Amino acid sequence: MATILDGKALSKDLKIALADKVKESGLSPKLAVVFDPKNDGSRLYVGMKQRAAAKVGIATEDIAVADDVTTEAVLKIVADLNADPSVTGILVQAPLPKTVNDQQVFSAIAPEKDVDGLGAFNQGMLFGDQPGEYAVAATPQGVMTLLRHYDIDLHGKKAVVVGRSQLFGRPMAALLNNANATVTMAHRYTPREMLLDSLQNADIVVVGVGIANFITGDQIKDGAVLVDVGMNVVDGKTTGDIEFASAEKKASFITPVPGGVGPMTIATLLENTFAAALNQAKSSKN
Ligand SMILES: NC(=O)C1=CN([C@@H]2O[C@H](COP(=O)(O)OP(=O)(O)OC[C@H]3O[C@@H](n4cnc5c(N)ncnc54)[C@H](OP(=O)(O)O)[C@@H]3O)[C@@H](O)[C@H]2O)C=CC1
Ligand SMILES: Nc1nc(=O)c2c([nH]1)NC[C@@H]1CN(c3ccc(C(=O)N[C@@H](CCC(=O)O)C(=O)O)cc3)C=[N+]21
Repeated sequence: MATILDGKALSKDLKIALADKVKESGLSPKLAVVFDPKNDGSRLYVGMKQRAAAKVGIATEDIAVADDVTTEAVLKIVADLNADPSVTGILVQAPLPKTVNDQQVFSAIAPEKDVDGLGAFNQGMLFGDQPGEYAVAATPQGVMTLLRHYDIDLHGKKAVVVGRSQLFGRPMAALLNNANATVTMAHRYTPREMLLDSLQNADIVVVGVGIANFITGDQIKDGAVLVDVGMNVVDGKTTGDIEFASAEKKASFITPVPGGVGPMTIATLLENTFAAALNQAKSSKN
């Protein structure tokens, strides 16, 4: 039986510690969130974030965009938020309506306010494993914090990342690579037998594709560490991309869904938002 990687419990502790730090700092961080209200997942996530932010002393401003909004109009919203000194963090929730080029919008966020680290500058820092402080996307960063908390060693291990979005797969692979794992990435066009072959040999599997039961226990190595980023609703219940019942019998560690990666994403986003506010306060003093 696998040990549960309890993201819910760890995120609670992180948020309690963060609330103290925000209070001590005397700062008033504010996170602006640009989102598509027609997207169910986006609406849900915005609501969860808002409540969690309020609890740690971070203000939020949610900006809903219309479903026919243009990239230019969103770039203008971002430019105004960049110029507003009361806004210390900007999050553009993916996906925006199809009329918008998300990547162009991510890269328009001022790097010091880009709390999800999705712009070209911060992603370049991550991919280059550059020294210094910069924001990394909350989901993969949260996964790393969870693995570290359970003392899971990545050095020299074989990792497989399934999914290659800018939000999850690409930064996840970069973080694992920077931690000296050997990383294989899989996506829609990876031949099935190639994916299965990689999974059989993987010490660590991180999956986020958005397909319920995409990975099953018989496909993984005995003792593998399994991290499930997927969020699917099946018969009204939230489930991940890993078939939990069969996988937990073989894994050494496994994240549950809900209660694994999701809460870590939120706690990490709040940590990134506070770090950005702190850096802005420091640089305005100099
Ligand atoms: N828990 C959390 O905090 C978060 C959860 N999520 C969840 O994670 C999942 C992925 O999200 P996100 O990355 O934003 O989604 P995207 O739709 O942007 O990306 C999905 C990825 O899965 C790949 N994929 C799709 N089908 C297959 C397949 N059959 N075999 C292998 N790879 C496949 C796609 O490949 P290709 O690139 O070739 O199209 C793509 O890279 C969703 O369920 C989402 O709800 C997302 C963010 C945070
Ligand atoms: N720029 C950007 N950054 C993101 O990080 C981002 C995004 N866009 N777009 C949408 C996805 C989705 N996402 C989730 C975060 C937390 C939970 C979460 O906390 N889930 C809980 C509850 C789930 C439930 O019960 O419904 C859990 O897993 O326990 C879910 C989903 C972040 N995303």
